[in-house]
Amino acid sequence: MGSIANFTSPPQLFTRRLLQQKTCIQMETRRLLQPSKALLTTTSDAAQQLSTTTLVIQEEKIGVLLLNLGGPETLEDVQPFLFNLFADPDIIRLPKLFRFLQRPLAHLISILRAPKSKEGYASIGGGSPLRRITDAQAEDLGKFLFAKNVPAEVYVGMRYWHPFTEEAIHKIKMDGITKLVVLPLYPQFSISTSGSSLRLLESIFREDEYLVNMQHTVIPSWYQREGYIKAMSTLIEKELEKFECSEKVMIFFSAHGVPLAYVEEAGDPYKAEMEECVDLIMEELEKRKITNAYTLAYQSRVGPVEWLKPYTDDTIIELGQKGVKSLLAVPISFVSEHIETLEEIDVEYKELALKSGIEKWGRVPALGCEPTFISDLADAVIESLPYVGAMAVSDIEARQSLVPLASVEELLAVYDSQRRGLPPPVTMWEWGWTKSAETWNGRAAMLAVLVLLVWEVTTGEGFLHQWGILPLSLHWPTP
Ligand SMILES: C=CC1=C(C)c2cc3[nH]c(cc4nc(cc5[nH]c(cc1n2)c(C)c5CCC(=O)O)C(CCC(=O)O)=C4C)c(C)c3C=C
Ligand SMILES: [Fe+2]
Ligand SMILES: [Fe+2]
Repeated sequence: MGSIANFTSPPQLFTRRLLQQKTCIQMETRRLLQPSKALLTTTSDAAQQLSTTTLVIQEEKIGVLLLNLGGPETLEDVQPFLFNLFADPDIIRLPKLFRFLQRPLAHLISILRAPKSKEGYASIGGGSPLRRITDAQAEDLGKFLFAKNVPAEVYVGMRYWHPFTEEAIHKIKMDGITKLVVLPLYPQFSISTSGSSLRLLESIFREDEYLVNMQHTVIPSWYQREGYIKAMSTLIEKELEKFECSEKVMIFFSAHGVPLAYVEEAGDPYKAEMEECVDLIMEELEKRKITNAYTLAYQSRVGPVEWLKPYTDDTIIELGQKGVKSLLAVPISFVSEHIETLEEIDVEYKELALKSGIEKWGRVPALGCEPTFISDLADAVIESLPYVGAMAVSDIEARQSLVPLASVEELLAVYDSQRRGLPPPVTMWEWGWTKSAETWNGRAAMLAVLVLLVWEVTTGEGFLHQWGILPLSLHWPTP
């Protein structure tokens, strides 16, 4: 059952959680009793009211919140989607003093990057299939849970596009969910994906009286689950059978990359989890007498900062040079088809492979609604239910200690603490939402954007290069 253990707190935290849970139940009882008291007229009425209330307290409504990235549904959505992505401090982290620049910078970068992204989305039919696939996964998960005698409502909360996490939370409140299992749809944990979604969720929870007292638990990653490993192995086995000499095929795991600093400075477990995941799949294949050569590389890097290596494109070229003739690409970091499987792998990497001397190319589909996979997700949810507990109770504690998500905060805090600060652009201005403060903040933001632009053009380093907006050839000789 694995990953729940990632969030198992030290004993004192665990005890505190239990205490919180107890106090939470007491509070909830008080809250539910209050309106009833007003209605009490006679003793018999009172008894009846009390027993009805008791029934209400015991009634439990389970919800599952699937967290995912989200994607633009039309080409018009691309720029605002990119804005949401770049406005996320877990994607672009500015030093504290420059945080006010996050949105103007995201605006600028999204406008400059949109044409390139639009081309990609246009080539896969004019939008991302993510919403459709995630909705279908949610529906199937609900059916499996029902079949396993755990009726639950399943919600989808996207980080950067509709249905936004906030929309899902609104529904969860409207439906009166009492127990929530939070399940990011990323098998492996990364600060930039599950971490970002959980951080957002934590901030929503912290602000809301209903949610702060709602029992919940998080399944931070689940790549090590037997069901997932078996489902992936079966997909690989099926695709291998399509090759003439299947034992000669190189199994090529291609994971989405993250900047190296996430792993080396921030302690992102993504790389370690990815490597373990690949090992587990290969062990399972070995049990099925499949002992092909395999390799893992990282795709989709943006700009010249160092990302996790080896890079997918470099590795394809190397394999071609080494005489590999058949290659089976396995997208490993995401469970839906998306722009990077449909465009980057199926078109760009395939073309590169064929140019590099590889003659036979295949690609394993994403898991999508594969029944053994969804059934295993349902098992993961059921197994997590005993861990569902109240987050916190008293106002002070509630807002300071959100136990199940706290280790995400800790993880991210390391990254925050290692970021270099920059000198402030101006020494004095007023903070706040007065008219004059807004004017000065706006001017300061513009000035700082200008400073950053000048910095970029003169040094060749910075966000516009990092995100591939300024051409690399201006400052970096192309190989
Ligand atoms: C595990 C998966 C993913 C990781 C890790 C990840 C990190 C990451 N991504 C960007 C920048 C972009 N990502 C974009 C799209 C996108 N990213 C993922 C998954 C991971 N990202 C998916 C599934 C998608 C596609 C969604 C879809 O619409 O189909 C984009 C937009 C597309 C483009 O312009 O290329 C950007 C930009 C960074 C910077 C990052 C790590 C810091
Ligand atoms: Fe991404
Ligand atoms: Fe990407």
